[in-house]
Amino acid sequence: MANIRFDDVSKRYPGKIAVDRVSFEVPNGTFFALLGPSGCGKTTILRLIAGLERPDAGEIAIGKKPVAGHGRFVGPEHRGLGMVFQSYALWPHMTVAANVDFGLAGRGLSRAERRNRVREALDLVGLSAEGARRPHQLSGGQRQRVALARSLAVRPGIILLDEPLANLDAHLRQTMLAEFGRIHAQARTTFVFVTHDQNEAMALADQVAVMDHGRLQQLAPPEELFSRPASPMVARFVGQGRLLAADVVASAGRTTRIRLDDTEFQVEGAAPIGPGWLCLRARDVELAGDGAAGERLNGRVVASRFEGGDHRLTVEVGAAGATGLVDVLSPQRGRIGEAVRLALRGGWVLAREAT
Ligand SMILES: Nc1ncnc2c1ncn2[C@@H]1O[C@H](COP(=O)(O)OP(=O)(O)OP(=O)(O)O)[C@@H](O)[C@H]1O
Repeated sequence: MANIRFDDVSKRYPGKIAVDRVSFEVPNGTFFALLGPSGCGKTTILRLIAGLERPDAGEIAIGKKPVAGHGRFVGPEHRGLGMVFQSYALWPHMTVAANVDFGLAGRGLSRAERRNRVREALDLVGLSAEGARRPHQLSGGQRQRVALARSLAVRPGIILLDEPLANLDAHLRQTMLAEFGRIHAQARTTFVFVTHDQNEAMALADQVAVMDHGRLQQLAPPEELFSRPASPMVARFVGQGRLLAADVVASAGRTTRIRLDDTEFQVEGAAPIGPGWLCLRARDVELAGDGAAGERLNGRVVASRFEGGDHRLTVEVGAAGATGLVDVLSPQRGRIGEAVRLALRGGWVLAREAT
């Protein structure tokens, strides 16, 4: 069952279209990430789901219930949602347990039921031993888990998370990524997670919606976004993809033949014959020895930096007027200006008009 449905939803601010005819469905229990650069409209989508904004056009449904559109509007308090923000929004004078309990006030629950839910939520986030502490006695990651526990205690159908890891240092963020994954699997609630960090989105989400300039560029599982980007923007934004202008000379099913710098290559893709983009990640390219057989791309090293145990060389390929950059990993540092030959091990071809 779809837990959230957007049907052709648009939202304008004066002089700006923040969300532009966006449609998607989020099935129940999904970990759904909204990913994109600053200003692409992802927070506005989260606020539209929450009922903190009204759409100008289109319809939004939560569960089977329309909540916005066609003159209808259900307020945030009646949407059955929990929200977790970047700032933890905890009461400093209350204990951890009281902060979690606070969200349960006014819901007609007995004291025993409230105590039970607080215990269960703190258990779920791994903080059962910290109930009597106050927020200032906790680390940033623990405070964020209290905020999550406060949302979980209400047992909402959907939890909205607005860049919840943004205030944490890199190490803590890694730990919290694993924690969020575990908590989602146990809670079996739909999580909608806003982030501009592709690694966070790719690590956690079942489905990732990539946004750009208010438009939904692609909605797909992380593996598909990475290996079969639907647009040049997705190709560049996800996995540091590089794009080279190429001509598609033959296309059948998932296989294309492209011409690049006077050489033909066979590469996966779904582009018709005509102008195309070849999308390459570092893992799609290999430095080729002089003697080895097969088609090669000639280029010159323009930059080299040490990254993740390898040297990432940026190589300029192509002839004058039609050059492009490609990254390749090498065990050795690259010399700027050095001539290299590259072999393709993968890649993905897109039609060039798909901008
Ligand atoms: N209340 C508002 N009034 C006017 N313009 C707004 C308002 N809220 C957002 N915008 C604009 O709408 C666009 C989308 O904003 P939104 O906050 O959804 O983007 P975002 O992708 O979440 O960005 P960020 O990662 O920087 O938060 C931006 O250009 C923003 O400046």
